[in-house]
Amino acid sequence: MSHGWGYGPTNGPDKWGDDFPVANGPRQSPINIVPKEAQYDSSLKALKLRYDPSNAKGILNNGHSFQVDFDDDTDSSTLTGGPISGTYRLRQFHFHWGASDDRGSEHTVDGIKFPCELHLVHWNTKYPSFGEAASQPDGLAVVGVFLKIGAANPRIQKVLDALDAIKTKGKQTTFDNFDAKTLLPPSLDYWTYDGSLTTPPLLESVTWIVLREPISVNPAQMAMFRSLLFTGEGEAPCCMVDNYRPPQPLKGRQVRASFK
Ligand SMILES: NS(=O)(=O)c1ccc(C(=O)NCc2cccc(O)c2)cc1
Ligand SMILES: [Zn+2]
Repeated sequence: MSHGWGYGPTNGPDKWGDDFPVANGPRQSPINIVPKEAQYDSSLKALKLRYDPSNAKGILNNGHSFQVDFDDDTDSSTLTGGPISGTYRLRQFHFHWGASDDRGSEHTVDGIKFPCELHLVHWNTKYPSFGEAASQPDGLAVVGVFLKIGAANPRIQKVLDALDAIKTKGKQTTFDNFDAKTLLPPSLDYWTYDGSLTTPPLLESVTWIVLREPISVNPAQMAMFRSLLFTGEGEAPCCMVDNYRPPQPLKGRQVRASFK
């Protein structure tokens, strides 16, 4: 692919393998989760998420999604417990969504697509940096949360209100004092499996932790996601929608459940 990867007909998920052969590797993400085939594992610990709102730094349109970045120079916003050992630091969270409410999530459940999926990205502090960790099999842990259409979600509104300032690729603005924990549903029941980044470079370094319980957004809030552009200022505008990779082959992997 001479041009950069994306989600269009000429640079989308089906073409990523041209530049990133790991796209056809043994532990690619996302996957379709089949709850009846997930094995309950009583040895799985409860997730422990300790986030410091003051670590929120900024919000960026990176041309594929938008992300809220956190200061990850210290252990003040961490993920521990769950299926992982050690301490993983929160680096950023971002979303994937569809052009309409019938699609948008990356993971699916019994083949069901949700309109949107939140990813909270953490890296293992046994490695010196995110970049280093991203190339290790136990380097990253991403918590995935499904969004469904329902009541308006007041917790996400502060994030959505910032999107006007980052409409085009490369735009960023400050974003401070935000507690990412407020985005989580009441239950932290989860499925977990070994996978990868769902965008290039598709590195197979992610322990996926997908929460069973979705959070809600209303249609007006979903429309705000769809107001962003993949394209930069001055370019022919292309709406940032359908920025999701479809489910990938399980290739014999086991999906474990933290709940019965
Ligand atoms: N959708 S995802 O959560 O799997 C995801 C999370 C993070 C990233 C990411 O950070 N990409 C940039 C990157 C990747 C590896 C090494 C780097 O230095 C930067 C990509 C996808
Ligand atoms: Zn993601």
